[in-house]
Amino acid sequence: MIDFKNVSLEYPVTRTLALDDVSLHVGKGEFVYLVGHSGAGKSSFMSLVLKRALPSRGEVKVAGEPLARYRGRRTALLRRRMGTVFQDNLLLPHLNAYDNVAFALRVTGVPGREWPQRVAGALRTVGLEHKKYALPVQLSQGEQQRVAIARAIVGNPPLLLADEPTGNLDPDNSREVLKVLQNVNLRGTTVIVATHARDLVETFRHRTLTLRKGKLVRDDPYGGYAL
Ligand SMILES: Nc1ncnc2c1ncn2[C@@H]1O[C@H](COP(=O)(O)OP(=O)(O)OP(=O)(O)O)[C@@H](O)[C@H]1O
Repeated sequence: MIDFKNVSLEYPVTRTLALDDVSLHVGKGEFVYLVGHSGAGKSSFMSLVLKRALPSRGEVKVAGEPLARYRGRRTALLRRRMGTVFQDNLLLPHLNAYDNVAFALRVTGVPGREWPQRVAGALRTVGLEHKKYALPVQLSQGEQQRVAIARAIVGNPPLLLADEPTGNLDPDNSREVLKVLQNVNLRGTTVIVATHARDLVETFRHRTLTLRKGKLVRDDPYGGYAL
């Protein structure tokens, strides 16, 4: 699903080497954590996969195709095919849970007649079908994050990128969100989670990639948090 071959990313203005000669492969259907201290390069990794940043050296492939070959409209389509969840989930405050999720279908041109079934399915996956009429302000932080996950998966993306998805959550909500991400993975979506949450990485074990100052220093198939 994702291949990095000798990838480096240097931000031009500050000349910061955010990723330094990283090579890795993430297969279809994997669940992978990306850990590392602040500034280690986790978000830069996500930016490269989304083609929001271009490698200074090396090659990034997604689904077997070099991202360098994607141009213009195809890049936009590629991004739409990936689900993303971030620390600040940015739900639209005036829309209820159902409409926030449906919004993702609207912007990708899915016909309206398909929305009810697909939105219901996504809300069911995150355990929030009963809250579909609730506005974000009427939901807990954890529930809001689960709606954001529903919005990210309603288009059935083959890949879900989650950057600090539990960053704003207490331990109970964090575990709920992690379980939801695992369920999404069990349905076939490849999931990458960048996180500082040591307890989650150690409780829910999955392959763990560790970055240190832009270098991939550890690739542990059995997981564990060792910075
Ligand atoms: N747009 C940018 N321009 C210049 N430098 C940047 C930019 N974005 C990130 N950096 C730098 O690149 C390095 C890697 O940053 P990155 O955000 O990828 O780390 P991170 O592991 O996600 O950190 P955190 O856990 O704090 O989110 C850091 O030194 C950071 O200051």
